Order: sequence, then structure tokens, then C-alpha cells
Amino acid sequence: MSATPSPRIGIIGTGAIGGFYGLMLARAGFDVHFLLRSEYVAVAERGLRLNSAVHGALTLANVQAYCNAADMPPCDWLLVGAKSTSNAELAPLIAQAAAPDAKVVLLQNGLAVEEGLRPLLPDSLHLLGGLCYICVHRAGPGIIEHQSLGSVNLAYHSGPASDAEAQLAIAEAGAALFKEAGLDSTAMPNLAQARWQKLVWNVPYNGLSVVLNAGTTALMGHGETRALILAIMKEVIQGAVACGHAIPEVFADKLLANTDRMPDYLPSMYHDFVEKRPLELRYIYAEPLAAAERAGIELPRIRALAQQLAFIDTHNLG
Ligand SMILES: NC(=O)C1=CN([C@@H]2O[C@H](COP(=O)(O)OP(=O)(O)OC[C@H]3O[C@@H](n4cnc5c(N)ncnc54)[C@H](OP(=O)(O)O)[C@@H]3O)[C@@H](O)[C@H]2O)C=CC1
Ligand SMILES: CC(C)(CO)C(=O)C(=O)O
Repeated sequence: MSATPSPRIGIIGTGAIGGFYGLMLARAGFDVHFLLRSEYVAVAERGLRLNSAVHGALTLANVQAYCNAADMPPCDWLLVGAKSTSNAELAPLIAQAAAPDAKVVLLQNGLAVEEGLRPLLPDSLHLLGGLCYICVHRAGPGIIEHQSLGSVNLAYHSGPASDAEAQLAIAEAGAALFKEAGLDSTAMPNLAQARWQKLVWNVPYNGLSVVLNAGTTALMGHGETRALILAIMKEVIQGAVACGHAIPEVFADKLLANTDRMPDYLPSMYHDFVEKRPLELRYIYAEPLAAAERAGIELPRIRALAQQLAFIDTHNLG
């Protein structure tokens, strides 16, 4: 009996998230191929370096690095680690790097990211969402700082697997890859539910870190801002519930307590603001607001935050 061949994994966008998960999978023995853009030369020459508060200092010396997706071998799993703002331009690259029945996993924050990308991908590809619970950022070309956490939850969105059992089996196969790399990973039955749940954290902290120019410790240490964070979290929960995804109100208190235990953290949107990159406003703000509106409710605090972020985004881009 022949052993099942190890799947080939492609990383589309090797930044903080793509670099972290790709490096961990490669160190676990998987055949991982990394698509890069601005950091291609640095990574091809010097490899990827991870400074992790959890796993220590790790290096991946001989990185299978590419600056052109057409040069990548056909990959069975494609992990998309680029920002959701570039998904339209990534679609043809994903199709180029994909094996015929590849599983494409969007490791991105927000709601309905898969709905945005799906029409741009071949029907033969499976599409999944991956919710990363982790604090990582880039500290230089090919250098990733990992402050805490690291789990990733996967759920099936669309593609050739039509029944719920087959879809869950694919999400479980994806979770098994991460587990083999020593990371917590769970297959979830409902992607929209999982995405709303993650937004309870990202909607307040990502946006407020930019508007108030502050990390989590300062935000949490200011009484009125802490109350605002809680109120925004509760609005996200109201939106989720209106859309049919039950999240208990105490979930917000639990997230506040978890954030108190985290090291001071600047969300990825803050780094985009500082680096003058487009902010992920469509999927973290506009899509949840639109979904809530369709379900008949208005979320005024989130709307006001999104309006301020839209102003900042417009003036921040060169
Ligand atoms: N950082 C975190 O802790 C967390 C992030 N997330 C989510 O994960 C996603 C990724 O975030 P993060 O890793 O922080 O982002 P980064 O900015 O660190 O990484 C994005 C990477 O994608 C690359 N990229 C973009 N477009 C292309 C392209 N056309 N071809 C090749 N590479 C490309 C960028 O390259 P270049 O340098 O050239 O721009 C960069 O290396 C986001 O949706 C974010 O919300 C979720 C949970 C936690
Ligand atoms: C901070 C954290 C861990 C919240 O879940 C995160 O995953 C993010 O920044 O998106």
C-alpha cells in the first residue's frame, strides 16, 4: 500500500501571516513554495527569519521563493497571506499556482472576502476561509515578529465539494496540516459565523488603533475608550445575530479579558496606515455594515468609525 503523498503548499503573499505559517509548515517538513513581491530578493538570498515569543528564534534558510506565480509548481493548498485589498489582482496568480483541484485558503480578516474572490477563480478550485488568531508583523525584509497566539480555524466556502460532510472533511484536512506544524487548528462548520466571531475583535481594535494612533494597552487603559471598545463589540454581535449567527453578549467581555492578557499589540491595519498602504475597509467594515443593513439594523458606532477610517485612508495614500 503506497503512502499518501505529502501535499505541496503555496503561499500567495509572504508577509507576516504568510511568512509565519509558511515557515512553520516548511519546518514541519512540508514542501512549501513562497510567492513574494518587494521582499523577493532579500528572502531568496537570506531566507525567512521568525522572532517568536512562543517558538523562539527560527530560520528557514533555503526558501523556495518566487516573484512570478507562473514559475511556481502546481500547489495542492494555496494559503493567501496578502491583504484583502489586493484580492482582485491576486486571482490570476492563484489560478496560475493552483493544481487542478487545489484548495485555496484566504487567511484574511473580514466578512465576505470569499464572495469577492469566488467569481474570479476557476470553478474547479475549492475555496476556504482561514481565521488566524495571532499577533505577528513584519520587522524588515523576510523578518517576522511573533508576539503571541497562533491558531487558525478553517471553514469551507465553495467549490466542487457540494455536501456538508465533504466540505467539513476538506476543512479538517487543512486543519491537520497546521496541527502537524504544531499549531492549534479547528475545522469550523460555518464560515460566516466564524468570520463574524473574529470581527468582534477586529472591528473595534483595528480601526481605533488607526484613528487614535494607539496600541491595545493604551486603548484598554483609557476608561472611555475601553467602554467604546465594548460598545462596538456589542454592535458587531448585534450584526451577527441579525444575520442569523448566534454569538452570546458575554463573548465581548471574554475578548476584553483576553486582550488585557495580550502584550501591547498594534493590529495589522495600524501597520498599513503607517506604511501608507490601503486599509482593509471593505471586508472589515463595509461588508459587515451592509450585511447588517440588509438584515434590517443599523450599527451607528461602527458606521462612524468606518466613515473616519475612509477619510484617513483617502488622505493617507500618496
Ligand atoms: N498580522 C496579523 O497579526 C494578522 C493579520 N491578519 C490578516 O491577515 C492578512 C495578511 O496580513 P499581514 O500578514 O499582516 O500583511 P502583510 O502586509 O505583512 O503581508 C502581506 C504580504 O502580501 C504581499 N503581496 C501583496 N500583493 C502581492 C502580490 N501581488 N504578489 C506577491 N505578494 C503580494 C505583500 O508584499 P509587499 O511587501 O510587496 O507588499 C506582503 O508580503 C490580512 O487580511 C490581515 O487582516 C489576521 C490575523 C492576524
Ligand atoms: C489580535 C488577534 C489575535 C485577535 O484575535 C488577531 O488575530 C488579529 O489581529 O486579527
